[in-house]
Amino acid sequence: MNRLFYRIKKLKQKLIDRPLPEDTWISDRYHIKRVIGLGSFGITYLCRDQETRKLCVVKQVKPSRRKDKASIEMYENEVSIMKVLNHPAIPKFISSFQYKGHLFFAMDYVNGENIEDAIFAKGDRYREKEALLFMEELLDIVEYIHSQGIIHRDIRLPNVIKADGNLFLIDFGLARFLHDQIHSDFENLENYPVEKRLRRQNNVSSDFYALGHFLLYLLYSSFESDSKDEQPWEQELNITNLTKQMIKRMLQSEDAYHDIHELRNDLKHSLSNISS
Ligand SMILES: Nc1ncnc2c1ncn2[C@@H]1O[C@H](COP(=O)(O)OP(=O)(O)OP(=O)(O)O)[C@@H](O)[C@H]1O
Repeated sequence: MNRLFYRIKKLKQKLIDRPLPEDTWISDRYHIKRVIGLGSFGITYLCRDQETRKLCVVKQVKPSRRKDKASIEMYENEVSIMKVLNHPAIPKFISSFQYKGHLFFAMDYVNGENIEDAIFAKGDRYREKEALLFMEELLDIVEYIHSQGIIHRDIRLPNVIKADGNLFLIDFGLARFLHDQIHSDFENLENYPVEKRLRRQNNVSSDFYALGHFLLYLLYSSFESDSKDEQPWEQELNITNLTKQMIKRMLQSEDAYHDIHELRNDLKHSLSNISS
């Protein structure tokens, strides 16, 4: 009986959470072209903004969650962070609004390819120097975010988009203001696995930790081996000791970075070591 009840509940939720169809209007301004994301909290649409005639992205809190306190807080948090950010490599906030009792916000559309697709679907490869140059560009964006007192907490391959040769950072759904003690106290990290805990700490080191993993993914994109035995990354990857040392500090297995300038200096040092 319980199982049946649960199934019906899930089915009802699926029906409630059906995205708005293509070609409909949101709030007389945004014309839906298609759905581009269906996450656990929200629905993401690619739309045409009638005011500017440009493409934009509109995110909606899932209808089944629109009255849920935690989801509303997440929405408000993402909106307040997007409003603060003003950088050419971050989609610009356009508006936030309620329409027919639903919560939405709109931002610029980045027309490009995310790095996950670029590596796994298209087959892009990054050798050490290219990977480090990539990190330098990404670090510029992260430095700007940190300078605004914000940490992203979800820097991953799908959240970085390459468009016209430039990098963009998206998805501030898990971002936090560094001084936001209320959400930090509310969020209990104790039961998370270590990796997730390190990614979600409310300090800049959590973004460096995520960047460390990001860099490893880039480096592994050009990894080739005939060996069946898996080795730790330090042994598998054919990279310089300076880069290895830097990654260890990013991953907090050695003396964690607490300051972006220190990390930037090490990155520069690694790069000049390869170039020469
Ligand atoms: N400004 C943007 N420009 C281009 N694509 C975007 C933009 N914002 C989000 N997207 C794309 O929309 C999809 C969903 O976006 P996003 O990750 O922000 O939503 P989400 O609800 O947090 O989803 P998930 O749970 O998958 O992370 C992703 O494919 C993402 O690449």
